[in-house]
Formats: sequence, C-alpha cells, structure tokens
Amino acid sequence: MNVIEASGLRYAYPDGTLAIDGVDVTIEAGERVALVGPNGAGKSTLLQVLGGLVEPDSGTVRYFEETEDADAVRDRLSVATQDPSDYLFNPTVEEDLAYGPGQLSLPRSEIDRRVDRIAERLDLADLRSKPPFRLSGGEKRRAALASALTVEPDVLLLDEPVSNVDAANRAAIVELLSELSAAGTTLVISTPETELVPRVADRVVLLDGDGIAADGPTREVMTDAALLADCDLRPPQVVRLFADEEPVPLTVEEAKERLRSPDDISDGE
Ligand SMILES: Nc1ncnc2c1ncn2[C@@H]1O[C@H](COP(=O)(O)OP(=O)(O)OP(=O)(O)O)[C@@H](O)[C@H]1O
Repeated sequence: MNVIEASGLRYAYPDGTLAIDGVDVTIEAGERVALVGPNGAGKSTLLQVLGGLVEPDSGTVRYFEETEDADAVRDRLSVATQDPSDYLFNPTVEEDLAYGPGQLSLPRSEIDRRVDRIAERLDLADLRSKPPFRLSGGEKRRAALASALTVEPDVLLLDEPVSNVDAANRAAIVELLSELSAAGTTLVISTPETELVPRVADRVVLLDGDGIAADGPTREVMTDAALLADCDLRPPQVVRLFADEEPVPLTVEEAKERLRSPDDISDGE
C-alpha cells in the first residue's frame, strides 16, 4: 500500500523563496526512506508538506490511498520537525510525552505504558518531571522525538532526528528506529548527514535545491561520489575508504566483515 503519494508539489515561502518545485514522491508501507541533501535543499519543507503541516501551493499529498486530509490520519502518521518547541509546550516532559496519545483518547494505563517505554529507551527517565525549557538542546531533541513516538504511528516522518544528540543517544535512536522498522513502521527521515543514511534507510530521495536529483536504493545513491558531489555532499567515510572494492561496504559493520573475510563478503542487503 502507498502510505504517501505526493505529486507536483510546489511550495514558496511568503518572502518568495521557492523551496520545492515539481516534486513527486511515493512512499510504500514499511519503507525506510531518507530525504538527503545539503543545507537549504528543501528537505525540511518537503517533510512538512508530506506530513501535512504545510499546505503546498500546488500539488497533492494522498495518505493511505484514501484521503488528502492529513488531520484525518493523525493517529497513523506522526511528524517530528526540527524545532523541539513545536512539541514541548506542557509544564513537564512527562506531560509532553503523554500529550499525543492523550489526544487519541487511549486509556490512562496505555498512555503510561507508552510514556514509560519511550522515556526509558531515549534516556529521559530522569528528566520526566522537568519543565522542557530547562532541558539542554540535545535533551530537547530527544524529548521532541519521544513525543512523536508515543503516538506509535504507522508512518513516522522525522526531520534530522539525531542532530545535536550525543553518540550514545544517537546509537539508541538509530537502534530504536531499526526496531520500529522491523515491527512495520514506515520511516521517512530527513538528514544532510550521509554517514547516517545507510543506518536508517534503504532508499534515498536526493534533493539538490532544484528538485529530486536521484531516487533509488541507498547503496546506489550513497556510492555515487560524482552525483553526491553535484549536491555538495560526500559519500560516507567507509564508502570512500573502500571505494575501489566491489561491493562497497556501506557501514562500519560491513567494513569489519569485509576485513575479516575479504574474499567472501555478502552484499549487505
Ligand atoms: N521561513 C522561511 N522563510 C523563507 N525562506 C525559508 C524559510 N524556511 C526555509 N526557507 C528557505 O527555503 C529553502 C529550503 O529550506 P529547507 O529548510 O527546507 O532546507 P533543508 O534542506 O531542510 O536545509 P537544512 O539542512 O539546512 O535544514 C532554503 O532556501 C531556505 O532558505
């Protein structure tokens, strides 16, 4: 099933800046898709249009093959934008985490279960009673992400989910996203960081500021140094290190495997 079908999207900000123009993208249930591009390429704008937070000037976005009204599917589709203050507006972190599931009229016990689980996974347990404005920048990012996750949506759109987050929490977020994907959640993640992409996505939609420069398997796009250079990006370090090998390892784990058994590497797919 196509969970998102967007066609002919165009959006210009009120000051006239054209952020996306002529964008067509279809996301199928269960996919892990990265929206990748340099600063200013239009990733955040596209993510917000796909998530129904911003109305496009032209074009349409259809959800679950049934509606163009994002608000009608808020229980199945959740967006975390780059600005944590969009999600953190209650007196405490705990109340922010409970806000989304509270809107779904779930029983209190179920809301508590979700908040406990996500707070534990994203290292927020000790911060639950704090006012969100007293959190550090990275803590705010984690709290905002957590508030999108407690909705337990079928489709999760995340704008740069690990920016400003320390290494241990980055790893925790990446692992949690893998688990959500394995459980069937569709993931759409925007990032300018090519290092992150192979860990969170099987498909890359590459934006270059003029529109979609490429849309294909992560392995194909992330190993095309010329294509990435055209978009002011570089392949992940491991890809650069093993550039002459075939198939090129995409992650540190694949590279380790390659070094262990150089003549016998799986293609990692
Ligand atoms: N509120 C705004 N008003 C005017 N122009 C804007 C606004 N927000 C973004 N833009 C412009 O729209 C274009 C796309 O911005 P967008 O934030 O979507 O890019 P991005 O790929 O997410 O960048 P980054 O990696 O820096 O987050 C850029 O040229 C940007 O300057």
